[in-house]
Amino acid sequence: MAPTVTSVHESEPKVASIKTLAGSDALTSVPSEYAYIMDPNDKGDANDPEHSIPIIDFALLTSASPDERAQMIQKLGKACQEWGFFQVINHGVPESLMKQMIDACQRFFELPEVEKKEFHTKNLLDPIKCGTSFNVAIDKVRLWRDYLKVIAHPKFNSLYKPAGYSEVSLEFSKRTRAVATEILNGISESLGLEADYITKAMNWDRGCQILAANYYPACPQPDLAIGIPPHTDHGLVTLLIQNDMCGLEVKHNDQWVLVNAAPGSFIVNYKSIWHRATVNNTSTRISIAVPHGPALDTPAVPIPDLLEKEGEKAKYIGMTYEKFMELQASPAAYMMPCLDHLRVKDN
Ligand SMILES: O=C(O)CCC(=O)C(=O)O
Ligand SMILES: [Fe+2]
Repeated sequence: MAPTVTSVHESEPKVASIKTLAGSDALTSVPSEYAYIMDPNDKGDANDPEHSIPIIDFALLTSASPDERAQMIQKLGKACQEWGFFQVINHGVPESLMKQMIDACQRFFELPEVEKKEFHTKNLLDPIKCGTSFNVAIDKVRLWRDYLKVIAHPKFNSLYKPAGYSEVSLEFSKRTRAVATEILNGISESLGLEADYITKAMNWDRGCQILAANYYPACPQPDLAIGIPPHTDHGLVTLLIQNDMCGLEVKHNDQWVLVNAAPGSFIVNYKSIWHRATVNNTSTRISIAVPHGPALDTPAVPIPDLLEKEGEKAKYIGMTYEKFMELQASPAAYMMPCLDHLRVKDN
């Protein structure tokens, strides 16, 4: 999930939401404080088959047939190593539930600004927060994006408005977490570990799950603005859904690739992979990123058994998930992969 920089460097936005700004009839160009120049040659071709993220079939990953399961685990391991991003199909979460979740978030974003104000909090781990996100800490660019973040696990938090959000988000968060659990089990096995190795080590039963919705209204000059600039997520695994608009781009082999996922699939981000959200001039894009992390007090460290097996020294220091999230949200980590801060210097 993209960081929401919350520090003394942040100044009050001039508008309550990008939705309000984008909805103004007078807006025909991107205001200078939102200007983010993207190199038009630095864009991936969504139709290039070489550049589509791998597909993981969840039904095979959880198949009763050991052969089918083994094959999909191998494919999952390869997808994690080569891409760090993949799409998951046949996961059993009803497409209607995903759509209801997106609709509920859309209805939240469309509430009158005064009704959203009570959720304009500043602290990183506040259970519910919304706002319009920008970072003036480094390059003074404001983002073409409003957000809503709700912590759904270990304690389920919810909104009392709009009507229906609470029920839908409870069901969606449970079902999504169940898929995330199986993906982590598969990743553990792909590394030659017991299926529950990662979840046990990360205290998954107390693990942190955040429902992070992003709202990107149509932008008059999409090449001159950015929804979310390049960043890496902080969780163990992030599952993302979107409405019928694309916009997520992933850096692969030094090239940006536009993710063109099958309708109803989850887009999954496992490793600390550079990605960004672009905007369009056609219609509002909504995405819901659901990062699943360890329990907040649990240090994430390089897996000792794997280091021993490979005869390697640890390349990263350990850090609790809470500290890692704080680091990721600090100006120091802006526009750089957060894991770089944890790299052991002499390795
Ligand atoms: O909207 C998207 O596709 C990307 C969202 C994202 O990267 C995030 O919330 O961390
Ligand atoms: Fe992200």
